[in-house]
Amino acid sequence: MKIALLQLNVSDDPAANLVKTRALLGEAVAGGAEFVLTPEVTNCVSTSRSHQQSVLAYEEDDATLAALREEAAKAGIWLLIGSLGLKTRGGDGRFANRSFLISPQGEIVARYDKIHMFDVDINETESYRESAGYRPGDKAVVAETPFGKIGMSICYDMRFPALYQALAEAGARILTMPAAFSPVTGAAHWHSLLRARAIENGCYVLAPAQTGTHASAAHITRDTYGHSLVVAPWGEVVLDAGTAPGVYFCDMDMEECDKARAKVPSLANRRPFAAP
Ligand SMILES: O=C(O)CNC(=O)[C@H](CS)NC(=O)CCC(=O)C(=O)O
Repeated sequence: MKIALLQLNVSDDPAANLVKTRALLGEAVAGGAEFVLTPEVTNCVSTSRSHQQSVLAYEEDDATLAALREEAAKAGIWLLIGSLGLKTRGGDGRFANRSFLISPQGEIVARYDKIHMFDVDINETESYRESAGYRPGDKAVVAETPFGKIGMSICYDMRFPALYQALAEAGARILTMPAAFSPVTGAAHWHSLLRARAIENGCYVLAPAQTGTHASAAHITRDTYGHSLVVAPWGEVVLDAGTAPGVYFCDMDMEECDKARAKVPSLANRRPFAAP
C-alpha cells in the first residue's frame, strides 16, 4: 500500500499550522496515499507554557483534530495525527501530548498519550523539561486496521524498547514514532534507534518528523532534526526525507513482516529469565 509522511515545520500558531498541514495532506491524497502520517505536535511547537495555555484547546474543541478528521473522511484515508498538544481536565493542569489514529470514516479509532517525557540536559545551552508542561500517559495502545495492528508511540518513547516489545507481543506489525527530535541527539541516535526497533520487533517503523527552525511568537527558538523515516521490518531505511518540509511517499508491503520474522524469529525465541 502507498503511504505518505508529512514532514512539517510548524510554528506555535495552531491556525496557521493547520493551513500548512491541510495543504500537504491534500498533496498526499492527490498522490494516492492510503495512509498518511503527521509528526509530533502537529498543531503547535512551543516551549512556552503560557503561550500554550492561550492557544491549545481541549480535545473536544480542538480545531486541528476536527478539520483533519473531516479531511480523512472526505478522502477516505487512514490518518495518524502524530500528536496534538491538548488541554486536559481533572489533573494538575498539564497538557496531553496525544496521538490519534483516524479511520477513513473520520472516526477516532485510537488515542495514545506519550508515556516517556523528554526531561534531558543535552549540553550547557540545550535542556528540555517536557514533564513541566505535559502530563505523561501510562497505557500502551495497539490499534486495529485492515492492513495490520499499529503500536502507537511518540518521539522520546523510541528509547524505551520494553514498550515496543509489549506492543509487538500484542500483535503490532507497524510501530508509529512521530517526532520533534533534537538536532544533536538526532544526528547521534535517530537512525540507529529506529532501525533497532524495526529489527528487534519485525515491524515497519513509521516516523514522521518536525524539521528546521520553528517560528515562535514567544521568541523562544527551537530546531528539530527532520529526517522523517520509514524502516522496513528487516531494518532497511526505505525512506529518509532529509530536512525539507513536504510530502514523502513510500510503499509498505506487510508481507515484509512475515519474511523478516521467518528469517530471524527473535519474537518467538524470547525466553523468561530471572532478574540479575
Ligand atoms: O515540546 C513539545 O512541543 C512537544 N514535545 C517534544 O518536542 C518532545 C519533548 S521536548 N521532544 C522529544 O521527545 C525529543 C526527543 C529527543 O530528541 C531524543 O530522544 O533525543
